[in-house]
Amino acid sequence: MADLIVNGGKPLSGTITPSGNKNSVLPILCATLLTDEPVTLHNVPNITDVEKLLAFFAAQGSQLTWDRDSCTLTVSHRNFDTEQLAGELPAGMRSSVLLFAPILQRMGRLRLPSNAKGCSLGIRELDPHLEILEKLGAKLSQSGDAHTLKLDGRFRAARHWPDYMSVTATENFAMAAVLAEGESVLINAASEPHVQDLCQVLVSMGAQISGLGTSQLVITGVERLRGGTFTINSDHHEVVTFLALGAITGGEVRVRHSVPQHFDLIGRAFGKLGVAIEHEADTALVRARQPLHIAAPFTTNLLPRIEAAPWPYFPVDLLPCMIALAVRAEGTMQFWNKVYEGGFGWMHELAKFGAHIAVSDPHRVIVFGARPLHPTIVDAPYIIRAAVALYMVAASIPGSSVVKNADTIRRAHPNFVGNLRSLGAEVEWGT
Ligand SMILES: CC(=O)N[C@H]1[C@@H](OP(=O)(O)OP(=O)(O)OC[C@H]2O[C@@H](n3ccc(=O)[nH]c3=O)[C@H](O)[C@@H]2O)O[C@H](CO)[C@@H](O)[C@@H]1O
Ligand SMILES: C=C(OP(=O)(O)O)C(=O)O
Repeated sequence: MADLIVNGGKPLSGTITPSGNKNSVLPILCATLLTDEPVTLHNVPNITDVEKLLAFFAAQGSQLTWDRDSCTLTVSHRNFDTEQLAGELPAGMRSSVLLFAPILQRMGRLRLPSNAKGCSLGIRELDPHLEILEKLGAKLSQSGDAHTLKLDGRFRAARHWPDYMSVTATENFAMAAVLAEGESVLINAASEPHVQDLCQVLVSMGAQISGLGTSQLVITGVERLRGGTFTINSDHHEVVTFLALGAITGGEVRVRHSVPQHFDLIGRAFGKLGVAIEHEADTALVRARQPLHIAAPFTTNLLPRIEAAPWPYFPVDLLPCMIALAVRAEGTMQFWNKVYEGGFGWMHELAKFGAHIAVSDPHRVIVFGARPLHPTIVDAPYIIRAAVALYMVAASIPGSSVVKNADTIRRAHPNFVGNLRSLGAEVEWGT
């Protein structure tokens, strides 16, 4: 495990080019299993989740060429061993569940992995995935502790309306339905930018999908998909992370290749903390020295609030960055994580800096901002942006702090420390 050694208190200023979105590249890589033709991907981030997935492909016999400098990857699964899996699916990353539909398409069977959990944000249930795959024709069986999914021939089209909008379950539905016999409909579909990215790539591979970006997907199965060349879109999580770092340290930060259309609500959330985000074409920017201040709502007896839920709500993965800003802002703010029951288990780490946060229940906390803070040593949970948020607070306090076990950041943000240093940060990896 690696720690971030921080000398904080300096404004971070400069320009960042964000990497490709982890939550786009991983499902798209899984979708490459749906064709025997080669697929070339540009803007592939050099992150540990991608490394794990590629190691799995290589062990199965797939051919890979990854030029990390140019961020270009070519993959061909023509020699993928369809008889047996060489090992377990990659562990410690949620995207392993995204192999379920493509592996069933290729191999007709899959033993369920014991660890497809990802971050420790919550329980990360498998039920919505199993419901979808069974609805589309797979059969689940149990022998001792082992659970196996089997698919006889092709998936078969179905209409499905799950309990909630799940990102990866929607992606599994899409990857199963694109090659299924007939027309499938998913109501209550997730529509995050990365779900749209996957669907757009599937369409470019020859899939027939309508309703992209909405809560209802209609998919007409086709006989086969083709390969092609695609570019992974920029990571909006990384765009927001670096804007928030500028805001918390009082520096001016510009982030290229942002999508302004993603920012209406995210920009309003920054605005509630006194931070104006501007857009110059596809560059998002935060100006220097904006006083962090939480605006009181017009309605009395209400706390100012940022609430996170499935898109187009505020993204749950970005809530920690807003919490870090609130810790440094004048005023009081409530945060409401409508998705995960484990998203706030690290509040006691913020308290080590001197922050005052009341945990109301597993889904809600109240931050009492602008308390006097001091540098310290904190322990990051296995939650990517919680580690980032702990770094944000450390970077805003003059003096030496350590964020222990912060290498979970490498799951999504390549060159995190290099980017910070280019903004003038004094920070390094240590052990
Ligand atoms: C690889 C990947 O893409 N991971 C993302 C994906 O994970 P993932 O697809 O696992 O997340 P889901 O959308 O399934 O939601 C996670 C959990 O939240 C709970 N839940 C969710 C929605 C809801 O309306 N009600 C509810 O209770 C469920 O327990 C569910 O298991 O989406 C999450 C939510 O945006 C993100 O944090 C993860 O970064
Ligand atoms: C929660 C995340 O990832 P995963 O779903 O893989 O745990 C994340 O990217 O913040």
